Amino acid sequence: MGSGHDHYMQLALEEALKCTPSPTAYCVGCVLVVRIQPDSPIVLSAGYSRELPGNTHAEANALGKTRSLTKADIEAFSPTLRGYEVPQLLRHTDVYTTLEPCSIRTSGLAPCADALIKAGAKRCIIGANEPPDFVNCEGAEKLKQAGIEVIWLEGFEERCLTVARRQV
Ligand SMILES: Nc1nc(O)c(N)c(N[C@@H]2O[C@H](COP(=O)(O)O)[C@@H](O)[C@H]2O)n1
Repeated sequence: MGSGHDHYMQLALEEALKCTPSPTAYCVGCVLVVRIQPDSPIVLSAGYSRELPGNTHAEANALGKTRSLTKADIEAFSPTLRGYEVPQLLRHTDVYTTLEPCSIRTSGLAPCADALIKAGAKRCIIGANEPPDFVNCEGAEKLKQAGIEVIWLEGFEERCLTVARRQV
């Protein structure tokens, strides 16, 4: 059985396509996948840039949606998740994001890399590194230093960047 990374990155790309384009920001998609049982991954939530009100980022939106899950929501995903609370789930969660999580925000809001570290995410699978169009992003390095495994997924870079920069 493969890692399934391509499938979940494809879902993240579909999230990114839901973004309202902006000339001053990227269109990013994110999917959170919990692997309590490694062979039975479960999608906890997904998010995209500016989905929630304000200048919100994909990763933060997906995290926020996971934090809103009730015990009943969690059990409805699978009986194997019965009894798990969100903070525990997040420590077994893989983050699929079409663009490297931000380490600095021009708005001064909290960076996504910090939020993922605080949540204790297990791995971060990234479709493309952030080009230096807006800021010098060091999100992947920050995650690695905090002990989060970073996987640069091959074969997605061009698609992720095209979607990130789209203007229509
Ligand atoms: N990883 C990621 N996810 C998103 O949803 C994003 N919109 C971005 N954009 C990056 O965030 C920084 C800009 O910060 P502000 O939103 O202006 O505060 C900059 O690094 C963008 O490229 N990244």
